[in-house]
Parts: sequence; structure tokens; C-alpha cells
Amino acid sequence: MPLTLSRPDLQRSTHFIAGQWQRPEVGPSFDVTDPATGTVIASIPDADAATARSAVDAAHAAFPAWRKTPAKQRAQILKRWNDLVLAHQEDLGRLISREQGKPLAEGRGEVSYAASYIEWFAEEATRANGEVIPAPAPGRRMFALREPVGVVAAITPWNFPAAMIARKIAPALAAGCTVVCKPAEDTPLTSLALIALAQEAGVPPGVLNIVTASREHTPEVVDVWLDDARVRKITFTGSTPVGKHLARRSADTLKKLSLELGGNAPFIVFEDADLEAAVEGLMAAKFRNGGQTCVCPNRVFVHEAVHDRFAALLVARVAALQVGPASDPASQIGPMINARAVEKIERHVQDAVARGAVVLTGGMRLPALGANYFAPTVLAGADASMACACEETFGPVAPLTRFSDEAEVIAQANDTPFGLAAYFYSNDTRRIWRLADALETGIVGINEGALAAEAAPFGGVKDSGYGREGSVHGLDDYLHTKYVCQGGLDA
Ligand SMILES: NC(=O)c1ccc[n+]([C@@H]2O[C@H](COP(=O)([O-])OP(=O)(O)OC[C@H]3O[C@@H](n4cnc5c(N)ncnc54)[C@H](O)[C@@H]3O)[C@@H](O)[C@H]2O)c1
Ligand SMILES: N[C@@H](CC=O)C(=O)O
Repeated sequence: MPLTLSRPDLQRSTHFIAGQWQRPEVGPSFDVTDPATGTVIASIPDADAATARSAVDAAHAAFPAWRKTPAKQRAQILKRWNDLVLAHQEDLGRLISREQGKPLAEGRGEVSYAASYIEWFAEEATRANGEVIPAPAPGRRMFALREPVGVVAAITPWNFPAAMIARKIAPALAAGCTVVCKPAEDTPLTSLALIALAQEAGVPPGVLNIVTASREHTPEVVDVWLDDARVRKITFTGSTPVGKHLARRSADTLKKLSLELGGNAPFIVFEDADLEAAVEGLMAAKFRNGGQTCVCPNRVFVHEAVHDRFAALLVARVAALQVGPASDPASQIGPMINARAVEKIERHVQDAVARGAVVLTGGMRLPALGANYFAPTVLAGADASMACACEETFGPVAPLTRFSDEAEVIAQANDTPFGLAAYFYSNDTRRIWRLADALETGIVGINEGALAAEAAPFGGVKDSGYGREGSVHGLDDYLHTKYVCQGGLDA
């Protein structure tokens, strides 16, 4: 089915550097495909090192003027960008769904979610206040000023192609930084459309630059940015191995880093929980975007007293999920992003079954729908020896594990190198605060499955990374503090 947009010009297929949409006359390109069908949607340029460098040249040249642009003016541009994103919600939602595969309702929802970060940081731009420090000696005035860090490189994932770009670019621009961006190779079209709207909103040439690259060429592009001392910050969302690689490789130029990496979220259901609410919460947290979200529960611990009742309620809901392409309005679970993703999910399920888990529903690919579909799955009898308990499955699989004791389940929940999100359901106030304190994660959901919001600090601990996106803390990652002291002021 052709992709029809009310603004066809939002479907861009070139780099955007120094305010120009640029497509090299010669040079490699790569295909963007619809994960539902495998059909090619677009062919876009595959950047090389020279293109990556020219993006930094543009961002570096634009930085002095942009940092001096009054915060209120930067805020007004961001507000116009927010308005344009919302005005084109349907087109952007269609683009997201087509290249990423999520159902159209979720695609539209992601557009509002992305816009909420742009609006939030438009407002935060005008509040990057410094401090006047009481001087410890006479005749001095002491200040802490907050300044933009400089050129920021943003590397984004495919699972939220609009929201992850917005959550990085909006605070960078609000702080007065300029940006070079490389979107995920699976979903570049949404990013290009967002940048086209930013240009329309009045972001000056060079302030925002985007280059597209295939998986093969991505290291060549990003290595240029890692080695270039003019790039002062890397902001990355994606897998932990790539995040660690970026941390190692940026050490020589001591860049500031924000890393939003993988998770292995526990979801704990205590015997005193409201089971219907817990099932509802798990459905929202686990099956959003087909389970391809960094905060998706990866391990579900259920108290033995309620395990079978919870499992029955959950299986009824999961078995009823409608799987299909985004083009079908009835679809609730779309295709997985690509063949690698389906292979990993299948491997996790097969490994769990080989180690004694039982499939309560799902458990297999759905080839009649297409190569990238996997049935929403519930497993019982999961344990810590299984791959699905140690690695992020990133798919629609809920592995259930019985537990009997609070201390034991806390230890199990924390027994992972990851620490992004954790969820639990309980109605015991003392237990609630014991758990909130004991869980080693950056985010805790208590009787709630949907946690992300522009006003909330999003980020992890341990191997899930560092830095916070969104909230009043989200701007800090794009600012540094300059201490200024004036002496000789004694009367
Ligand atoms: N935290 C998240 O939101 C998130 C998002 C996507 C994937 N993941 C995790 O990562 C797993 C693999 O997914 P993926 O392969 O798309 O993630 P990935 O980390 O490989 O890709 C994320 C981004 O990093 C870029 N990238 C890849 N290799 C790079 C390199 N050597 N140097 C610089 N940039 C590089 C990609 O092009 C993409 O833009 C998933 O199964 C999931 O566990 C997490
Ligand atoms: N999708 C997350 C980010 C990573 O997947 C969010 O809920 O914002």
C-alpha cells in the first residue's frame, strides 16, 4: 500500500546539513523497508566520513550565534516546532507506523509524546538560571553561570523514531547547543520529517544537521564525531554494548555523555496486589510497541499465592491481542523491527522451553502474516538460568517466575547488571516504600505500568547508562557550569 501523506514533501530522502537538503550525486545509498511486508519505502544516502565531518563543520560554525540567541527566541522557535509537529500528527504517525511497524494509534500517540518534550524544553529554555553565591571574602561577587556545552551528537534508536529524537534535540536547542544527528538505519524517515518541520519553525541553518547511514557505515560516521574535539557531547539511546563503545571511544576528547541503554525490568506482583490492575499494568508496560521498549518488563515475578489466578487472567488478555500490520486499524501488535529482532525473540523462547519453561500462549512466529511477526507469548516456569531472564528480549514475551518471599524477590529483581526500570504491584504501604528504596533502578513504577512523561526524569543506573532525559533535570546534560568571580569591589 503506498504511503499517502497530506504533505508528501515531509517524506525526505537526503541529508540536511547547514540548512540545505543535500544528496550526493554519486555515492552509496541504502533502503528503508516496511517491516510488515519487507517492501522498500525509500532509498536514502549512506553517509561517509566526509559528510559526517561537514555536518560538524556546520554545527560548529552555527554555535556562536545560536548560543547568543536570547533564550526566549530559542523558546519561540521550539514552540513553533511543537505546533507544527502536532499539526502534522497524522502524517508523522503514518510515517512512524510504516517504517517502524507499530499500530497507527501508537504511531499517532508517539507524535504527541514527542511533541510533549519539545513543548517542555521550549519552556525550560527560559529557566536555565545560574546562581549568585554568597562570597566567603569581602569585596567579591561570585556567580555560577550555566552555558551550553557546544556541538552535540545525537544517535537514536528505531523503537521511538520521533520521541527519542525530540527528547534529545529539544533540550540541546533549548540550552543553546547545536546538533549533528544520526537516526537509526531502520527508521530514518520520521527523523527527516521532524527536521523538515524544525526548519519550517525557523531553526537557523547549521543549528540542526542530520545525516543518514546504513548499519555498515554508521561506525564510520560516528567515529568521525567521536574523534572530533569540537563535538562536546554524545547523547545516545540504544543497546548497552554500543553505549559502552561510545563511552570508551569518547574518552580521548573527554566528551560529556548521556547513555540511555538496555534494561531488564522486573515486574513483581505481590499477594496483596489488585490482580486485575496488575494485569492491566503489565499489558500496558509489556506489550506497548510489541514489547520493543527499553522499559518493558522482561521478567515477571508472581507470588505463589496468586500465580495461577494472575497467569489465567494474563493469558486471556494476551491471547486476545490482535496481531497485524499497522495498516489494519484492528492491529494491537505489529511486526518486529527486523529479522535480527525476531531471531532473538525466537531464540529466547526456545532456550526457555529447553530449560523447562512452559508456553501458556503464543511461543511461535506467525509466518502467515509475514517474516517479522511473533505471537504475543506468556511463559510459565521461567528462571534465572534462561536467556530471557538475562538479556533484554525486546519482543512480546512475558516470562512468569513464582516467588514466595519479599527479600528473595528483591534479590532476584536486582540480580542483573541492568538498572533502568522496575515495577511492582502491592497495597501494603510499608512494603511499597521498602521496595521503592531497595530496587536498583533509575525508574520505579508502583501500581502503574505507564511511566514515561516529559515532566519525569527518564534514565537508568548500572549497565542501563547515565544521564536523565525530560523533567527539570533534562536540560542539565546540555549545560556546563562556569564559575565567575569578580574581586576588588570593596568600597
Ligand atoms: N534503550 C532503548 O531504547 C533501545 C533501543 C533500541 C535497541 N535497544 C536494545 O538494543 C538491542 C539491539 O537493537 P539495535 O541493534 O537497534 O541497537 P543499537 O544499539 O545497535 O542501535 C542504536 C543506534 O546505535 C547505532 N549504532 C549501531 N552500532 C554503532 C556503532 N558501532 N557506533 C555508533 N553507533 C552505532 C545504530 O545505528 C542506531 O542508530 C535491542 O534488542 C534492545 O535490547 C535498546
Ligand atoms: N520508549 C522509552 C524509551 C526507550 O525505549 C520511553 O518510554 O520513552
